[in-house]
Amino acid sequence: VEPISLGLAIAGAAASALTGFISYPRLYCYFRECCLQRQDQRAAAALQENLDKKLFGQHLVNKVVVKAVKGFLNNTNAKKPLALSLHGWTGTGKNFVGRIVAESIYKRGLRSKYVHQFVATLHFPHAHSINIYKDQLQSWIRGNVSICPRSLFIFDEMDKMHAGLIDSIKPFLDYYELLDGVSYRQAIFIFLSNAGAEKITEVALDFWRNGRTREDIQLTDIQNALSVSVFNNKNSGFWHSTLIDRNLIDYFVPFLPLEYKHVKMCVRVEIESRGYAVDEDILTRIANEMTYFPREERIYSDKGCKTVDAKLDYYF
Ligand SMILES: Nc1ncnc2c1ncn2[C@@H]1O[C@H](COP(=O)(O)OP(=O)(O)OP(=O)(O)O)[C@@H](O)[C@H]1O
Repeated sequence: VEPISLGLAIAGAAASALTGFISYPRLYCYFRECCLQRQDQRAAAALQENLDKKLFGQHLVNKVVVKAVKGFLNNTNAKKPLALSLHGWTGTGKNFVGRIVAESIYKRGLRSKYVHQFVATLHFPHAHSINIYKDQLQSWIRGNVSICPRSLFIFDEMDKMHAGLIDSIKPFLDYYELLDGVSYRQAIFIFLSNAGAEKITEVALDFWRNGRTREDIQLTDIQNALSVSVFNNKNSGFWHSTLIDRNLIDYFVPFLPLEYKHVKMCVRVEIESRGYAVDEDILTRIANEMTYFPREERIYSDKGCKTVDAKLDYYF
C-alpha cells in the first residue's frame, strides 16, 4: 500500500471512530474499551456485589474497600487520587481483591489498557538500577494518566520493592490540582504486601484466645498498629516512606488469616467453577491437607486459599 493512501485510510478510520464516539458514546464504548467506560455508580454497585459474593472471611476488607472506592468514584471533586495499601498473610485475597476492583471499573479487568500492574521482582529487580526505575515509573504513570485520568495502578510485592523507589510517585499521590498540565485526582493506586501480616495475626489470635468472634475485630483494633509496623519495617517497601509520613495512603486494609471453614469455601467455589458436582468428602480431604498455624491451636491456613486449585488438579 502506498504511504499516502495508507495515511488517508488511518486518518479516515480515526475520524470515523471519533464520530462514532461523539454520536453514540454508550454504544461505542460497549464494543470498544473506553476510559471511564462504566458509570461510576454502576462500578461501585458491581464492586459491592462481587466482594459480598466472592470474598470470604474478610469483613474488614469488604467494609473498607467498598466504602473507600465507592466514596471516591462518586466524588466528582476528589482532592487527590485514591491510595489503598492492602496487607496480610499469603493467599488471603489481596490480588483477588485488586482484580475485583479492576473488573468493577473496567470490564476487561486486569487485561484493560487502563489497568496497570507492577510486580516488584519482575519490573524492578536490580537495586543498582533504582534511579532508572524511578524515572521509568514516573513517566509510565504520567503517560497513562494523561491518556486516561481514571487509570488504576496495582503494585504487587511491595515488601520486595527497594526502599525509596515508591517515594518517586509521591507527587502523583499528593493534593496537586495539576502537575505539568496533568491531573492525577481520578487515578487509583493499590499497593499489595505481606508486611504487617504478623501484627494482623497477633490481633486475630488475641480475639480468638479471648473467646471473641473474628467479626468483632474492628478496623481501629488494627489500622494504627499496622501503619506504624509497615513504616518501621525495613522489608515493607514503605520503610520510612514519605507516602506514609505525609499521610498520602488513604487506607491500610488488613486481610485476616483464613480459617479452615474459609478454605473449605474456596475449595467449593473452585470445584463448582470447574463444572463438577461438589463431593463433600473430597472437599473435606483437601481442606484437611492444608497446614494450619499456630502449631498447637491450628486455626489459620498458612497458605490461605493459595494452593487450593493445585490440590484440586490431583483429585480431578
Ligand atoms: N478471602 C478469600 N475469599 C475467596 N477466595 C480467596 C480468598 N483469598 C484467596 N482466595 C483465592 O485464592 C487465590 C489466591 O489468592 P491471592 O492471590 O489473592 O492471595 P494474596 O493474598 O494476593 O497472596 P500473596 O501475598 O501470596 O500474593 C485467589 O485467586 C482466590 O481464588
